[in-house]
Amino acid sequence: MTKPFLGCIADDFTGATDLANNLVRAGMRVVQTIGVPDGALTDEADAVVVALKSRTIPAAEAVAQSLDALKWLQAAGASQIYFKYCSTFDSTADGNIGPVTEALLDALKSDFTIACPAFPENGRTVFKGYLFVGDELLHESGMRNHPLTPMTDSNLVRVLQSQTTRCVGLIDYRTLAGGAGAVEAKIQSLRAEGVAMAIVDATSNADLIAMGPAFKALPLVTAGSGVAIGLPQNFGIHAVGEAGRLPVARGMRAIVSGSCSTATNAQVADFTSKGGAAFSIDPLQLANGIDLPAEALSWAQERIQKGPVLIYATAKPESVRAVQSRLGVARAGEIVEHALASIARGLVERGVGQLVVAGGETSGACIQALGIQSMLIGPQIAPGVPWCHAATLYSNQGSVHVALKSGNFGSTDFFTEAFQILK
Ligand SMILES: Nc1ncnc2c1ncn2[C@@H]1O[C@H](COP(=O)(O)OP(=O)(O)OP(=O)(O)O)[C@@H](O)[C@H]1O
Ligand SMILES: O=C(O)[C@@H](O)C(=O)CO
Repeated sequence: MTKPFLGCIADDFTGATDLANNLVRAGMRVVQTIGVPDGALTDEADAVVVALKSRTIPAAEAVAQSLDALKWLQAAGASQIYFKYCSTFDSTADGNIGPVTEALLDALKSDFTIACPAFPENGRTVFKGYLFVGDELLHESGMRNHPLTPMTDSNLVRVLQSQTTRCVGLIDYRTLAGGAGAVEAKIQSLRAEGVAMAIVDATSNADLIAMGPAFKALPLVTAGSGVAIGLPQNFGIHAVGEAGRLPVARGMRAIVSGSCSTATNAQVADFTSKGGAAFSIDPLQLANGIDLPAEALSWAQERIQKGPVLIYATAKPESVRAVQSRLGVARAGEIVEHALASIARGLVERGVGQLVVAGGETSGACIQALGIQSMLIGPQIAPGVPWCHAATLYSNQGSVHVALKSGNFGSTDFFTEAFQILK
């Protein structure tokens, strides 16, 4: 490993590839691992992203897993730690952003960090501490209906404060206008006031690049993937704009979707309205013991030679609520994730070599079911979503191309556009 390097801990798998994608585009060589690796890495890298599935697990477990990742990254020589969470600040009343941040600060013996989910290329901007998703405030966006982490407050100072005993402050757009020097001075004055975490405003890539130098001395940075574009300059690295090439893609094409976001609902509707072959998974049938994965795989077998097939549990908020009221939130999520993961594995076993997965939790389950341990980052399909290449024992080719799409990312025709990029 090249030292020093940026050590990243991502709280879900789509978020990890999103971060890796931004770092690669900003010029870094990045290795993404699935979970904490067993041993040392041999690849040369400027950043390592450890992908966890810790966003919605109990806070104590998220803390423990994040501390494990930290220990591994420190042992490997990371000089700065980046805790990556969602650009929509996805969290529950118990965390996990606050508790994990607190634990990482303690372990790093640091008294201050920033928190900034801004990702302007995907419409996530922060102004006076309020998070906007496109033109809407977070709590007015589709995120208010998220199956696991409904976001009902757009004021991030308030949201983060409710998850931590430390004092939360704000570095707003007026400070930012003064450049990195002004941000550094503000960090010093907030520290002196006893503030341990500060939400940072950002509405453009220019803001993110300008503020980067102000974070150089922080042992811990916490953010969405946007802040990543301003950090490589601190390591003497400058943007190349191009990711490395992946091996030629082979095999059949499929999409597995468990995201119920507004964007994914539109992508599913677009794919089916254009005649794409699609199979819907009903969580209540799964709960009744019906073997929908077997049905879906046998359905796919007949169609997949002709083009990409879509297998989805994606549903509208009313339908998700109805399912959750029958099964409970956690059980509904689990049985759907379990079914989609076994479908993803079954598809790869049957010759799928190009797989799109929609949804962070869903991606985590599918990647784990495929036994994938690390991924190479390739070309970007849409902001925050690259194609990746990974070894898996479940493919007779030994590897698979995967694209892990965050719930709200990608244009309406993402499910067809994605495969064009690999041609
Ligand atoms: N029809 C459904 N009813 C209830 N729960 C569902 C249904 N379909 C999917 N789910 C569950 O909803 C959750 C969706 O979360 P997931 O992280 O996969 O998507 P997302 O939140 O849109 O994506 P991201 O985290 O990348 O923004 C999963 O736990 C999934 O199993
Ligand atoms: O930051 C985002 O929005 C994504 O990378 C993500 O984390 C969605 O799960």
